[in-house]
Formats: sequence, C-alpha cells, structure tokens
Amino acid sequence: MELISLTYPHKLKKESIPNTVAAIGFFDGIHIGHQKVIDQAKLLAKEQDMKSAVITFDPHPSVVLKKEKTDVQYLTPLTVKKSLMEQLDVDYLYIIRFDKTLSQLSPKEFLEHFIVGLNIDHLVAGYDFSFGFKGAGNMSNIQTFIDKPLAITKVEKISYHDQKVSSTRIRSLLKEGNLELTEKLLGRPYSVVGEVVRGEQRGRTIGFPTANFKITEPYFLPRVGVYAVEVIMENNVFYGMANLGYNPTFTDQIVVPKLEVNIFDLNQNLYGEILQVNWKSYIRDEVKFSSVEELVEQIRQDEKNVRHFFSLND
Ligand SMILES: Cc1cc2nc3c(=O)[nH]c(=O)nc-3n(C[C@H](O)[C@H](O)[C@H](O)COP(=O)(O)O)c2cc1C
Ligand SMILES: Nc1ncnc2c1ncn2[C@@H]1O[C@H](COP(=O)(O)OP(=O)(O)O)[C@@H](O)[C@H]1O
Repeated sequence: MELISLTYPHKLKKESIPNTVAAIGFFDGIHIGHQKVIDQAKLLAKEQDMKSAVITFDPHPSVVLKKEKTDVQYLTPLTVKKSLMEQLDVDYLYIIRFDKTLSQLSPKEFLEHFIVGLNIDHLVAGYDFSFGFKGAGNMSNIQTFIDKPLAITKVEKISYHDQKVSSTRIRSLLKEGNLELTEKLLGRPYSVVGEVVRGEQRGRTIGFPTANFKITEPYFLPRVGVYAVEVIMENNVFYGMANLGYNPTFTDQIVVPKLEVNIFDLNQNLYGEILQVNWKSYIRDEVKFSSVEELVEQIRQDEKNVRHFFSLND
C-alpha cells in the first residue's frame, strides 16, 4: 500500500496516477459497514483492472467545524487506521488534511481537485457520505457538479440485528461496557496499543503485578472498570484482566483513567514493551475498598471470573 498525505491544494499530476476505484469516507473504527464499502472498491478495481484506493481525512471534521475547541477521540486513531488499511490491502491510501480551507471548498472544487484530479474513475461510498462546503454534495447529486462521467457505487446502510452499524453506536456500546456487541460490529475485538511504563510498583506487593500503559494516541476508551482482555505481544496472545480507572482504594490524585493489565501465567519484565490490548468483556465497576485486603480478595475473584470467561484452568 502506498500512503499519500495531501493538503489542499496538492501538486499531484493526474496523468502520473493509474485509473483508480476509490472508497471515500472518514471511516472511524473501520467497522463492518466501512469494510463493506472498502471491499466493494477493491472488488470493482479487480473486475475493471484498475487500482484500488481509500480516501480519508484527518483530523475529524468536527475539530475544524465546532466552535469550541474539541479534542476528538477516535475508535481508530490515524496510526491504527493506517495499519488496518494496510491489512485490507488497498493499493493507495490518501489522507486528506481536513482544515478550514478544505471545509470551505464547494462540492465542485472538491470533486475536481480530489476525485478527477487523482484519476478516480469510480467512487464508492456509504449512502450517507457528504462532502463540500456545508456537506452540500452527496451520493445522489454528485454527478451534477462535474462534466466528466464518474461511476458511482452507493453502499446501502448495513444493519446488525435491525440496527444501523455506525461509529456513534459503537461509542455508546463502549460507554455501556458492551464489548461483545462492539466486537460484532467491528468484525474484530476493540483494541488499544500502548507502551508499558512504570507505575507505583504496588501491584507486585499485593500479588498482582500490573503492566501500566502509556497511551499516546487519541483513543476513545470504554467505560471505567475491570475487563477480561487479550494481550498481544510480538504476535503472541496472552490472557489477562485489566483495570481502567483511578485506583480509588489508594489515591484520589488520578484524573485521567489509567489502563493496567495483570497478565496470567507470565512473569516477565515488560517495561518499554509495546502491547496491544483487546477488550473482550466487561466484568465489573471499579470500587473504592476500605482496605487493601478487600481489594485483593476481589481481584482474586476477578481472576476466577476472567479465567472462567476464557475457559482457562485456575
Ligand atoms: C483486575 C483488577 C481489578 C482492580 N480493581 C480495582 C478496584 O476495584 N479498585 C481500586 O482501587 N483499584 C483496583 N485495581 C487497581 C489496583 O489498585 C492497582 O492495580 C494497584 O494499585 C497497583 O498499582 P501500580 O500498577 O501502580 O503499582 C484493580 C487492578 C486489577 C488488575
Ligand atoms: N504477569 C504479569 N503481568 C503484568 N506485569 C508483569 C507480570 N509479570 C511481571 N510483570 C512486570 O511487573 C510490572 C508491574 O508490577 P507493578 O508492581 O504493578 O509495577 P508498576 O506499578 O510499575 O506497574 C510490569 O510492568 C511488568 O514489567
């Protein structure tokens, strides 16, 4: 996959780019609906002997369009999006910088510059994709803005159990702790990647060392609490239990929930390792215990529950 970051205006020459079928969208999460759009573009490219591309944007349009300054948290921050696209095996990934100037392009200017200008012959998008100033362009009126005939494939709404699959729905499922349904809608477990850093060195003293994560990418995190998780380290899968929270039994100084994982059946220095955590199931809320003994008693029970969830022996 060739990764091409673009700002407006770009200087690419359309003559130097092969004829392409492109899927376009913001694609936060790359859920099963997004995957359908991208697969469709790949299929059409193959049938018509053209190249396949995904055209996406960064940052999220709301960063530019909202009056108050907002930090957007993503299901798939840009680095994750890039690596998932790599796995989907498209020929080109175009990432268009979404800034004020871009947001003010008319639908015609947008299409001429980024679709015709990138030698896109066939455009695939979800039924609700819109583009251009104030989202005036959409999958129904797109051909009215340009003279050159453009083949269009509109992918209809994808539902799961009669409800639309959307990034918004996945965010609310994550806030409810419904990781099982999230996984169905994503077609893979929800995950975060981070580096293991030092914590208070307390875990080992209570019999449960926990790898503390430094998460630098702007991830949308699930609700605070205890989870059954898979941990991926250098392509190996481990099982464990995670706490996403504030450690209220010990401190009231933590303001941003921290992620820590006790990995089962492993005794290894993990500082500096980059690990992927797959959130599999929500177990319980984080609690402020009145003694460390009570917390340890509960964590022992959590381990039993999580081992049972993964069908592992005690
Ligand atoms: C499975 C699990 C459940 C936990 N549940 C709680 C909890 O309910 N309340 C709490 O204050 N801390 C909870 N913790 C966090 C511990 O307080 C924390 O792991 C311990 O303080 C070690 O911190 P350290 O890694 O900074 O040394 C939990 C940790 C794990 C691994
Ligand atoms: N099974 C394990 N699960 C998690 N961390 C482990 C495990 N075995 C050893 N470790 C190491 O112990 C560290 C966690 O111990 P802990 O006392 O909680 O220290 P810290 O507060 O720095 O996280 C991890 O970062 C890792 O290097």
